[in-house]
Amino acid sequence: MNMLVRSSGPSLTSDTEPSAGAPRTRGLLARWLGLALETHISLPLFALALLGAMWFGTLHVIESERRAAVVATRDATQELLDTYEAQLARSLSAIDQTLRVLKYAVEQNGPTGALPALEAKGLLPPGLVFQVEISDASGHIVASNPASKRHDLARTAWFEFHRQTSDDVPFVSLTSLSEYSKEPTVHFSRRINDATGRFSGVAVVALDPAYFTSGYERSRQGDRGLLGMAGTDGMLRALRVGETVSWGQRFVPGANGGVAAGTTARGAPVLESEARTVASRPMNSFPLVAVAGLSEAEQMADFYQDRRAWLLGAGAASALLIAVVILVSAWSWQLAKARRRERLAQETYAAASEASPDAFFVLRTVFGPRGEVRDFVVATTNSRAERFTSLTKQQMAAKPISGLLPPSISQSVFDDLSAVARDGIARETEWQAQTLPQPGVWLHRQAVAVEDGVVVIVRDITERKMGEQRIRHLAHHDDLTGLPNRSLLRERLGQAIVTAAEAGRAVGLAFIDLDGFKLVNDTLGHNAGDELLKVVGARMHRCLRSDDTLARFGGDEFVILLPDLAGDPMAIAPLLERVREAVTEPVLVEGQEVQVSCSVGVTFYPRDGASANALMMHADVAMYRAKELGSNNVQYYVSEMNESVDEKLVLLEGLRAAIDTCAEDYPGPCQFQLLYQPKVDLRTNCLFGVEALIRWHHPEQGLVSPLRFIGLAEESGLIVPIGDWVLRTACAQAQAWRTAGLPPVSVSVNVSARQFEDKRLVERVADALRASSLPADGLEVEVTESLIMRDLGRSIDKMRELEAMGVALSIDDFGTGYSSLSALKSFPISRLKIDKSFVADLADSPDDQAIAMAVISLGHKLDLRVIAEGVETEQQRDFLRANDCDEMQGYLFSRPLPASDIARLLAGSAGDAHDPCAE
Ligand SMILES: Nc1nc2c(ncn2[C@@H]2O[C@H](COP(=O)(O)O[C@H]3[C@@H](O)[C@H](n4cnc5c(=O)[nH]c(N)nc54)O[C@@H]3COP(=O)(O)O)[C@@H](O)[C@H]2O)c(=O)[nH]1
Repeated sequence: MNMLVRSSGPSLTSDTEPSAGAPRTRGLLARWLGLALETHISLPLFALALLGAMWFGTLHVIESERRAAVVATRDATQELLDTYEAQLARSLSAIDQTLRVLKYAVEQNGPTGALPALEAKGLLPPGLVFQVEISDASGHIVASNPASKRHDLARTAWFEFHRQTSDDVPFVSLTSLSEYSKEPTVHFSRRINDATGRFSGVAVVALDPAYFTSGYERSRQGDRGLLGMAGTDGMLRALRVGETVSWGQRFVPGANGGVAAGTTARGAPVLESEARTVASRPMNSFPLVAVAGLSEAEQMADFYQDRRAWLLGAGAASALLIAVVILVSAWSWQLAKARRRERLAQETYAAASEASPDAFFVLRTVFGPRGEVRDFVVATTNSRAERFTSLTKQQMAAKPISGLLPPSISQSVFDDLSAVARDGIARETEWQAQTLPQPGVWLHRQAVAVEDGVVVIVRDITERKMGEQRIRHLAHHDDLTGLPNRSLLRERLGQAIVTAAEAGRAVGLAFIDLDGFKLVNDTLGHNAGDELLKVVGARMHRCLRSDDTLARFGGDEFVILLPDLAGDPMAIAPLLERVREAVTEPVLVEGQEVQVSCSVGVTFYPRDGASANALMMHADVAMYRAKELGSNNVQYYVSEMNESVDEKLVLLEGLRAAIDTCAEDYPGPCQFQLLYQPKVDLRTNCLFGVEALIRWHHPEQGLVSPLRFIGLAEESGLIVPIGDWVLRTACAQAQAWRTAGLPPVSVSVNVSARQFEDKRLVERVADALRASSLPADGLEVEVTESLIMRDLGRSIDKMRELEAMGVALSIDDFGTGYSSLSALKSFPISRLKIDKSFVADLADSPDDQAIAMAVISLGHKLDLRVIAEGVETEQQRDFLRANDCDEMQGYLFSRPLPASDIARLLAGSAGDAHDPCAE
């Protein structure tokens, strides 16, 4: 409901919206823009940008810090190198000084006196740190301090170097394990010349390489920094990493051969395992390079920590942002979905309402100061509403309905809508328009409460109303004559009784049955019968006042209702007499003048009955009495007539109960029984068939003749279930005899008019045969001539269907009807039955003899078998036999017998080779 109110506004005014072309592109752009502005789309995009910026900033900061850390590390390395270089320079200077002093001492004091001379002057370096050695020109160590275990330097690289090189340049050996002390040692040496400048030996200072890295400061260089002293040959003489001192690795300095800050030494495992910033610098006094390095991991630890913090911070912020964006976007998406659904619903509603044949008015309630409904204002409408009101949507928009509605309905509509707005309960109303959209148009209004108003749907229901009127007319009127039918008469009779009861007046009811109508119908056909009914109906109608009702109940039954009779009700007698006379006047139908009369039964309210039912039943009784009295007269009901009605009612109830007793699951005995009357061949005396005849064992009245109840069953329609039972029982019995090994005889079953007209007759016959397994040619259906003539075409069709199944057909009571020879020729029958009324006086009545002979001859001409019924005497039989009648049935041979007696009869006659013949 809310949707209706909210949705209709923009949609229902679609005709004011821009149309095709450029505006459509603009609309599309706007739609895309709108979509982009949707939070669930814009927010993630914004968040993405934010994340990008944040990460860009973070990475930028990290990079800056990294660079700063690298620079700081490099600077620290340079500083370290500066310090180390100074230390190393001092150490090397001390060593070189010692070498020079040694050399000088040798030159002054000779090789052997040099050391004592130095010792004497206090210039001999402490033996704990420096091992000094002096060799002669052949490499023999001539002096050493402390005393050297070695005696010869001839094969050492430095001896060889100095022997070969006349220049006074120092030499630094590779670090090696001392042959004698097994301690790592690095040798510094200088050439000693004699006075003539010839090579006279070598002065050597040997010392532990750790000496050169003792300046390693853990607090400054960490655990993985390095200090090293490498030769210009690229071999490290001493290397300290943390607490570990080593030597002999190859060191490749930076590309420019100087300070190689930032380069990483990868010469040996100890160097390779760590990324370091390394710097080196050549020493002046010796062909050595001072190397200092700092571990990047240690030096940039702070940076790494900061970087982790930055990354963690940015990651956490990103995760938080993403989570928030996801939540908000999901929520926004849901909202957008809901909005989209709503919009779709709105569009659908708008499209539907535009396409609808109904007029839609969405009204907003206008409240007064005390909250009372004061008016309704049009919020929106559809195109149909424009046609209904002859106003455009714009003209109606925002207008109060009080100004739009015709004054004739303004108040009632307002009251109706107010009630809906107040109670929230939808209301529907139908009314006939006096002005808009057209006078006389039937309209249906449905008002439904919505959030802030009422939606009114107005539909043109004129066609439906007309249809209803037509249906009502058809339901209450007779098709043929257009007169009121039974149901309308009952209605009017009920009303007349109520009115009469209030006014203390009487009501007259006359049942009219045409005499001789059946004859006209049967002989001249249905069309003639219909024409007659119309003419007679019109004539009777002309005799009545406008307040009176003439109804047709079907067939040839008419009823006159005379309401509001004042004074002596018998005063209607002349009117009825006029009616009777009008009926008896000749009528020209199908070119023939025919004449019918009528039997009239009359009752009065309140004298003869207080209810419509009682009055109708009593009028019917009186009408039957008129018939019994020879037709063409008027009978007024008297209570004595009712006895036969009561009897009929009792019998009808009994019949209904009897049908129930024959249901398969009924525990007690079936009140109906079938007797079977044998049919014999007049020439051979063979029993070839039986006719099934029903009997009713009434629980109180004993055996009731079919003559008493078949007519009633026919009238009430009960003949259909009864006939069905007869069919099934007869078929089952015929098959039971066959199954018992008795000679096969066909069973014939009487089918009455109502049964024959039953749409399911053929189906019922087929069911009975199927259920019993009796072959179709074991069954014969007997129908009367008059029954076939009721609707010849349809009867023949049905007979053909039965014949096609293999079921035989015979015409019962032949001679009493009016079938023409040409009609008879078209019947798919196999047997004619001469009615017993012609057989009864066969011996004495030449007329009956003539009729019997004519029927026999006619039957034979049509190639039919002829059977005579009601044969009681031998004379009758002899006459029939003499006149070539084929078959007979009657008391002479046998009365109708129970099935067991027929079985005995069949068994007896079958004594010889199953021959069911008897004489
Ligand atoms: N639709 C159905 N009609 C049925 C059924 N069973 C019977 N009927 C019809 O009821 C009418 C009376 O029948 P019923 O009292 O059984 O009388 C039949 C015979 O008993 C009687 N009859 C036979 N032979 C003689 C005779 O020698 N003399 C004599 N006076 N009467 C005799 O004739 C009746 C058979 O008539 P018909 O059917 O015309 O062959 C009667 O009209 C039955 O048709 C039923 O199941 N369904």
